[in-house]
Amino acid sequence: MSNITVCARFRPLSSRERRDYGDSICIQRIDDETFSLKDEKEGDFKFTFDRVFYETSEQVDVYTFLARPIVRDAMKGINGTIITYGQTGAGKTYSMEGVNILDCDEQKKGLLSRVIDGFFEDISSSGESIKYTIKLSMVEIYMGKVRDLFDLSKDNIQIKESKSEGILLYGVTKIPLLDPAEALQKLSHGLDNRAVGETQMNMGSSRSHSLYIFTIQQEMNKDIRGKYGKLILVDLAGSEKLEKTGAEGRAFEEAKTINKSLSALGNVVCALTCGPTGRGNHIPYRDSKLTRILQDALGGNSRTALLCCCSPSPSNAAETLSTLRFGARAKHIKASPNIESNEDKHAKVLIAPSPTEDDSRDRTLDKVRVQLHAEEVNWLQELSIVQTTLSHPNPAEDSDSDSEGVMICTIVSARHAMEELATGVEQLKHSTKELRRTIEVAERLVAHENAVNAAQHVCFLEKMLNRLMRLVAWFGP
Ligand SMILES: Nc1ncnc2c1ncn2[C@@H]1O[C@H](COP(=O)(O)OP(=O)(O)OP(=O)(O)O)[C@@H](O)[C@H]1O
Repeated sequence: MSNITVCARFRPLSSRERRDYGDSICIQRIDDETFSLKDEKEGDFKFTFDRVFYETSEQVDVYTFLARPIVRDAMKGINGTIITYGQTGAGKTYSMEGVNILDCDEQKKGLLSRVIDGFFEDISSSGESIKYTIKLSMVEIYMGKVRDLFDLSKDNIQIKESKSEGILLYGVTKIPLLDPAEALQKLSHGLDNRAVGETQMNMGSSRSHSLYIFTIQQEMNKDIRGKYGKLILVDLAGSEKLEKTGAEGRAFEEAKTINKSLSALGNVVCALTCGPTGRGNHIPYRDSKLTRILQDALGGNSRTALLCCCSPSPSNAAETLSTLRFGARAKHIKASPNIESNEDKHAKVLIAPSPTEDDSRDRTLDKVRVQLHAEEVNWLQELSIVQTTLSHPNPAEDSDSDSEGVMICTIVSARHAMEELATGVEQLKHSTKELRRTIEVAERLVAHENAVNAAQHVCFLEKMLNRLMRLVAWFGP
């Protein structure tokens, strides 16, 4: 069990900070891991993190240290999460996206572009025996709702928990990525749909938490099981002191919602690191959409890295101190990424669910995974989640937002899935007929010569037929 990786990053002073405070800064470098911070009111503090990126550090340094190992692991089927955290205007989006996702010189490219490059680098060096499929979903949590940035009609996506996939966003759009250039176009399209506003600290401030979810599906040759990895990049909205920024109206409501979800995140980190260990310790993941989505990243099967973005200006020393304290506390969180779980089933959820119908469904899925292609397994998993939704349409975590919209969205998605189910069952029936015909041919062979070979053939085909019939029966009429 390892701790999550926590780094601090200080951006250069902004022109406004220079104008008001000259060149003075509130931090003093000690080495690559340690620095001291001076706050006029609270005094001097020394912080040590896995790595500190000072004002002159480059984007590539952040990627290489913080993200590259996680990208590599995601390609091997180990889940990963990279989070940027900090006050508004502290450099979270700069670290994540760079200056401009499509038109950015090499030096300024942010984590997102570099992560995509990393995926495709690993694919090209992996040889032909493994086939990878990478898909991207983009959502934002805005005013307490999860919106699909690739399909704005999905403006209140539900969060579900499946034993096989862990925490998932039900019905979210997943776009396949075929090459880096195309992937950046897709990203740029999603980014254009985000909620952006203006704060006193930042002209183009993110007013929502943005999540970039990459799923990496491996298909190996017939004898080896493929793996499934998930890498989530999270660009959190910035916290701000309402009295300091003087936000009003909508901006005030947005800031309040952002601060509330960040407090919920703080509470989860606190419960994970301060409370008693063991089952008795309640972790309040369900207090916000943000913490619910990050449940796997914070308390489960994921390699997680946190980049604490800070201003070095004395005018923001209090906010910087608060960001660094959050990072220091998060450093104590233990993570236990597990590759095995992503071979047999998708992400593992550490909170042990009570034995339910999910268990038998997962066992069935495990069995069929050995025989079917990855696409088909994904399709079956989607169906199993639909089944859960239909049997338990209103789980506790979503009860705070059980508006009509959610119900309508669920019904429409369920109908769509039922249509897919019907098509799937038809396909299975068709395959069953084909197999029957082949068995008849094989039986005729048995009647003639070559009896031993043909009998084996029949035996194998009969097994396949039984399996298909069980699947048909399992999915209903
Ligand atoms: N390391 C850096 N080097 C150069 N400029 C930076 C750096 N970090 C941030 N900046 C600049 O500082 C400004 C604010 O940064 P950014 O938008 O990334 O803040 P943020 O933390 O995402 O804020 P918000 O939470 O309000 O969205 C931008 O103009 C950005 O280009």
